[in-house]
Formats: sequence, C-alpha cells, structure tokens
Amino acid sequence: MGIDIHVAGLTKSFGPQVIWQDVSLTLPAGEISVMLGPSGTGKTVFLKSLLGLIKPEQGRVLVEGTDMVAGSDRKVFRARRKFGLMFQDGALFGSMNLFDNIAFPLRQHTRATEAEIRRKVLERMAMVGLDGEERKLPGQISGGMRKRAGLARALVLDPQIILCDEPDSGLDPVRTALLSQVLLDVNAVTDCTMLIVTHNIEIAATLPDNIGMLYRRDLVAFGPRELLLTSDQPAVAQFLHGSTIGPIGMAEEKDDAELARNQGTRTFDIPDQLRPSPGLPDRQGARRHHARVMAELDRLPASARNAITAKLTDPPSQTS
Ligand SMILES: Nc1ncnc2c1ncn2[C@@H]1O[C@H](COP(=O)(O)OP(=O)(O)OP(=O)(O)O)[C@@H](O)[C@H]1O
Repeated sequence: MGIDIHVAGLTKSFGPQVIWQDVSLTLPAGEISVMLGPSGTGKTVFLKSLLGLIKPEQGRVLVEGTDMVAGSDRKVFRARRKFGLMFQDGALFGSMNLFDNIAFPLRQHTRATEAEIRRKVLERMAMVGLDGEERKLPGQISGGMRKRAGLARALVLDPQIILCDEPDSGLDPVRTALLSQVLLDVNAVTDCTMLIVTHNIEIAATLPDNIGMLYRRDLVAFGPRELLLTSDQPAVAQFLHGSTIGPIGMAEEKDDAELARNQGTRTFDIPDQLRPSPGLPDRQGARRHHARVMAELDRLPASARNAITAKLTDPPSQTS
C-alpha cells in the first residue's frame, strides 16, 4: 500500500528568485494527485524536493518519519527507495532492449536471481501493456511505449509512491488518454500513492482524486479534484479554460481583482473520473478518498460540495 507524504511550510529560492513559499499539503496514501501550474512555477523543483534531491530553505517533507529536507543523507537515501520515478522521456538506455532497461534497477539494487528478475519484469511489462515487446530497443518503439516502459521500470522495485513528471509530454490526445488509463490501472493494482505533474487539463479532469496548482510562488489550491475544477480563482479558471484572458502571462503587477472582474464567470464541466479497466480490482485509494472527502464536505465551498455530491453519492466501484 502507498504511504502519505506530508509537506509543511516548504519554501525554495534560487538566489534572489523565490520559486514557491510556505507550501503545505498532504498527498494521501494510495490516492492519485495532480499538480498543475503554468510553465516555470516550480513543479519539477517541487518533485525533486519531495525526493530530497533539492533542499528547500524552510519546511519539511515527511515520508514515514524521515524528513527529506533536513534528514541525514543515509535516511533520505533509504526513504528515496520508497519512490518510483517516471521521467518525461522514459529516460531509457538507448543501447539496451526494454527487458534489460526495466530489469536494470533490480540488477543494480537487489540480489534477485535471473528467474525472479524475469518474472518481475514480464509482470510489470504486462501491467503497462508492453507484453511481447521485451526485445525492442527504445529507438524502435513509439513515444507512448517509451513512457510506458519508463513506468514499468519505475514499478519494478515495488515503490509505495510514484512521481510522474509530465507523462503526457509529446503524446497525442489518444495516447495521453491511454496513458491515463494505464496510470489509473497501476494504482488500482498496487495502491501506491501517485503525484503527477502536468499541464494537461484532460488528465487533471479525469485521472486524479486530488488536484493542486502552483502559481506565482504559492500553492493556490490543493484538495479534491472538484475543489479546483469548480474554482473561480482567476488564475485557476484561466488555466482550466486555456484562456488568454486572465492573470497568467500578464505582468506581475496587474491587479488580480480587476482581472477577475474583466474575466466573468465560466463553468467547467467535470467529467466522470476514470475507473479501473475490466477485471482489475476497485481502487482502495478511491474508497479512502471518498470516505475522507465525505467527512470533510462541510468545510468545502458550495460549488465543490455540489459537484462532489452529484458525482460521489456512493463509494466508487467498477460495477456501479
Ligand atoms: N538548479 C537550479 N538552479 C537555479 N534555478 C533553477 C534550478 N532548477 C530550477 N530552477 C528555476 O526554477 C524555476 C522553476 O523551474 P521548474 O522546472 O520547476 O518549473 P516547472 O513548473 O516544472 O516548469 P515546466 O512546466 O515548464 O516544466 C525556473 O525558473 C528554473 O529556471
């Protein structure tokens, strides 16, 4: 099962440039979360901070008791093993076939026998829809397949948390939709905690349980997907609609209130969340999410509350 990640008061600067400040959130165990944000708002820096690869000046990232910011190198290194990473381009070795690429972490970090490695690699390849492709080189397959191979490699050490940095980059809408389904299916089977950084509204609207958005050095929102998808904050609404009208892309000194007045109110139709493919188990993370959100419903704005009650009256189930 996945584990919680608790982020509290995180602030990161590079020299005089503040990337984000006082970021606090919890990535709940086994749930899928998406982090949105315009280019350059520090989404990748945030992922690297969760891993302890970048050290914020203030705040904590707690992973089962280890602080990835201030913990000792030994503890951070050990905690990092709980993570699986899916990079934008799959980050595969071009000279190795897919089997050897995916087997690589097992050969590097475990004493598994070749028979065990073979079983695990083939199982993970099947999980991401790459059965029978073991002998292909990364250069012989499509971008979507490379990403799935990168996901299989991220899964091979049984991580409890999976971080994906822009998994949709370079993919057409159909392959992006297929990849979303694969990510959800992986979550259904493994119950791992997932954080996906993306600009893609289709992914954000259909895949996660929770969505956050980084904008102008702040985490402007983080919560159930309905919270962000019904938000009337100018930057969030502009981002969701891909509009040129709004604060994003404008001079920093523009007044948010004035921009909001000019923008008017537009609603975003919230599609149904994806469900696991037939034959796979129900998502445990979705069940926990449902219970948690229903318990916290009164604290959400009316727009989010209405969207949740309209869609989530029963615990999610494949057959309902
Ligand atoms: N090691 C570093 N040293 C100095 N500045 C950095 C470093 N890493 C990132 N930055 C700066 O931090 C800012 C945020 O970068 P980051 O790549 O996290 O943005 P992002 O939101 O992921 O962008 P995109 O959506 O375009 O990928 C950028 O201005 C970048 O130049």
